Amino acid sequence: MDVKVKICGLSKPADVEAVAKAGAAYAGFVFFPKSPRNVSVEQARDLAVLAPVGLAKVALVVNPDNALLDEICGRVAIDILQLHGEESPERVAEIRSRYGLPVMKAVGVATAEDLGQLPAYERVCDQILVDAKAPKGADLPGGNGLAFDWRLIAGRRWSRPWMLAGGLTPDNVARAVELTGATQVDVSSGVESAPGQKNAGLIAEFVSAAQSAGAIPEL
Ligand SMILES: O=C(O)c1ccccc1N[C@@H]1O[C@H](COP(=O)(O)O)[C@@H](O)[C@H]1O
Repeated sequence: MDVKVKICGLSKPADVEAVAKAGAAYAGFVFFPKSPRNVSVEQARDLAVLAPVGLAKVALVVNPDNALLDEICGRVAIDILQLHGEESPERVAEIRSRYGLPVMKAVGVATAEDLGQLPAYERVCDQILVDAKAPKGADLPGGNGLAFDWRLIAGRRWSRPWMLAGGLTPDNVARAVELTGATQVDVSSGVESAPGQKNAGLIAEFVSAAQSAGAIPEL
């Protein structure tokens, strides 16, 4: 199956190199000071130029104001904005129109009720990112290595491209793809040796496992 992979939370040149070498489609940079993966605008600018053609650079922001977005979009060669906070559909539409970049909106899921918010976001964004809902009081709205019950979205019809996230690892990504039908997956903590420390071996294993999902084993 042709599964596109996003590796999120890159902070070093070696991370970009590992992601490109593994054949991922997206490289994510986190602009959120509480995250162990947080990067400055300067760091992201220097990392983004290392990405080869074909590797899309994603800026992950959480309830961003225009000043932060102006700085990121003005100084970093970003291809996609990932909104990972409580941005309303109106704010998503405003950001999309103001910056002229594709917007991926993250929606946290824990129960079937959480799926009710999807249509409003599908109307205004370019892609939906379906992530596990962060526990109440968590420091991070994502990047917690938590999965949700994938059966909640199995067989769902989507009106936008979408990506599956939340607690994915090299060991469970193939099963997640097979169960949900996802053609795009996103991972952060599942390819780290410690919080914020990406591991090139795990990145390669993850991409290979995601891309082999659904493949019929050779006899
Ligand atoms: O990775 C982070 O530090 C992060 C911080 C704030 C919001 C989102 C964050 N990461 C995103 O969360 C999901 C799932 O991550 P994980 O694989 O469960 O660790 C993914 O979309 C990351 O882009």
